[in-house]
Amino acid sequence: MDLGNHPTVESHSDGTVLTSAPQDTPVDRATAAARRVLEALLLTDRANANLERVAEELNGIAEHLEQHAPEVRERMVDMWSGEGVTRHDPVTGPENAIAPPLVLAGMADGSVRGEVTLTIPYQGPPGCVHGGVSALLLDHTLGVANAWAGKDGMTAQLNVRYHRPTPLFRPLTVQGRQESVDGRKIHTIGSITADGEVCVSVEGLFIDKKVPRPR
Ligand SMILES: CCCCCCCCCCCCCC(=O)SCCNC(=O)CCNC(=O)[C@H](O)C(C)(C)COP(=O)(O)OP(=O)(O)OC[C@H]1O[C@@H](n2cnc3c(N)ncnc32)[C@H](O)[C@@H]1OP(=O)(O)O
Repeated sequence: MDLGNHPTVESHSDGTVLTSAPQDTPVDRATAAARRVLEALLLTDRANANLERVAEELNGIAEHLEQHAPEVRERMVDMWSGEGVTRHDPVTGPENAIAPPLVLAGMADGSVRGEVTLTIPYQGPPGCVHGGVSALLLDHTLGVANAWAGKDGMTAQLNVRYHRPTPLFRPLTVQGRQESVDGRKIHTIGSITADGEVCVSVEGLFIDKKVPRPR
């Protein structure tokens, strides 16, 4: 991935926020509303919520948005404009309704960390976070940890160990840290903890390779 210029542990101070802050803009407000709809659809009373009308109204909104969509290529250039963090990714992106979104900060010790509480859309086992969602959050967090450390790449391997079920509705701490660099190979580790107990830990192998941003 081509991350361009971005903050690193060398250049920035402890606690630097590395993800895009939600803004008081129409797109962020619309995305937050869509996120709310995702959750409300899962929670609503199937029998009494007039879902026929809901489907009609949501399709109307989708049609309106599609009518105003430029060519995908053009949007891609726009979404990858600038450098460093993006606003569209599925983990931290304020403009992506499937992102929780996770906010990550870089620490002076080289790690990155954030807190997030996941709810019903991320459920796997009853009341617990889906294992694939945990892997998604950690893959991205390790990517950000590599960027913060100053050497990043693409995920070649992600070894995920699920120690105990990861609870929904409780604050989770997600962290990552680059362990070592050996030529193009980058070794990075991370974890998700709840109430101080490790639920998931990962070891990632990243290879220094850039996919250029569309321009
Ligand atoms: C501060 C914040 C800023 C902004 C932050 C935004 C962060 C965003 C974070 C987003 C995060 C999201 C992240 C994502 O979602 S990344 C998306 C998911 N990952 C991919 O799609 C990667 C797909 N695979 C590839 O593109 C290539 O296979 C890669 C790039 C991995 C290597 O292909 P390449 O042709 O370049 O490499 P090479 O063949 O010359 O090999 C080089 C060396 O590597 C060794 N090797 C290779 N593969 C493996 C393997 N699987 N296991 C073990 N070893 C492997 C190989 O043996 C050799 O070693 P040696 O023989 O030299 O000893």
